[in-house]
Amino acid sequence: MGFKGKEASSFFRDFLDECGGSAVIDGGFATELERHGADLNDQLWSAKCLVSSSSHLVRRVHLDYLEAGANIILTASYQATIQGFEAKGFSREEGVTMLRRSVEIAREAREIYHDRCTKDSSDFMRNERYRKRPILIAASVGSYGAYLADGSEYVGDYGDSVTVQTLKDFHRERVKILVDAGADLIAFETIPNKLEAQAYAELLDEEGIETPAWFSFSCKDESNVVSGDSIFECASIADSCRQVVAVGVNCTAPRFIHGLISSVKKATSKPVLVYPNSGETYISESNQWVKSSESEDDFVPYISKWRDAGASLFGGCCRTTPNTIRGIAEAIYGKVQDKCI
Ligand code: MET
Ligand SMILES: [Zn+2]
Repeated sequence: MGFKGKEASSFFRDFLDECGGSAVIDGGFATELERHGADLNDQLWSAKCLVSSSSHLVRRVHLDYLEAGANIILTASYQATIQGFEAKGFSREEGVTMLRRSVEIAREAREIYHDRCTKDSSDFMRNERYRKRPILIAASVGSYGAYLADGSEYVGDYGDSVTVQTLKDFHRERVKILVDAGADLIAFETIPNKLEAQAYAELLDEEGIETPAWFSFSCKDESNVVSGDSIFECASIADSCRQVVAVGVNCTAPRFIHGLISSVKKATSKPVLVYPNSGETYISESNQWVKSSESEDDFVPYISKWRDAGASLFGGCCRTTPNTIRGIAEAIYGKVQDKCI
């Protein structure tokens, strides 16, 4: 499925229709990489695995989420930036190659998955609706705060010296590379403040980017993103951007999601997406996630309530796994077979 020649919004509406109205996003990428043995204690975090010797792990994680029932898989580029790669001693060209590879590896995984499904359909994939579901590759773009690798994507305060222009200049090239590499969508995710949403909207316009995008914010309660800016104002910026086809929240505690869906819906009639984290809190000093008394272990039982509240795309973020995504897919598609092979 391609968006070329179609308006971004009608492309996405068709996709959601094909999914039956609701779609499944994948789950925690870094979490699953670590489960496969990757050591991500690094400034580049999950983007560290884009070096060629680890690309098999990235492909493996994409396949895990496809097998769990995802309609949309996010690339390993969340914390991948030319600036970040250069700071680690890679050349500019190597940085560009790794960004491109993030999209290519996801596309390879989709092909492998489709191939398996076709070959093994008669025995293993009896649920037609699930087997024939559309699958999109969303290029992940993490915030400037993610590049800083100091936890500021959960605080959202970049200081007075960082302006909309700083942020546009920071993101410009990587967004163009990801688009050129053939992503179906751009997932601007874990956006911590209004400033960065504004920068993304202007960037898409200035560069004449036609690839559909979503804006997803990380929030600290039912009505504010982590910086304290209101989700209503943030979602309003997304609403007025032509290329934005869905708006929502990610890497946010499950207990805030219901209220946030209502707040986002007040600002936009675009499809609403939610992919919460496990409800644990990230401690940047120790680089660890800790359970709080309010942590929720499993938000899958809420999916139908969130759907009733008006959301139409559901997945998981940090500390969620293919099990969560399988649960979501079953809530949406009915029983899913374990694997294609
Ligand atoms: C800190 S939010 C991270 C989002 C990214 N897509 C990931 O799952 O790794
Ligand atoms: Zn996350």
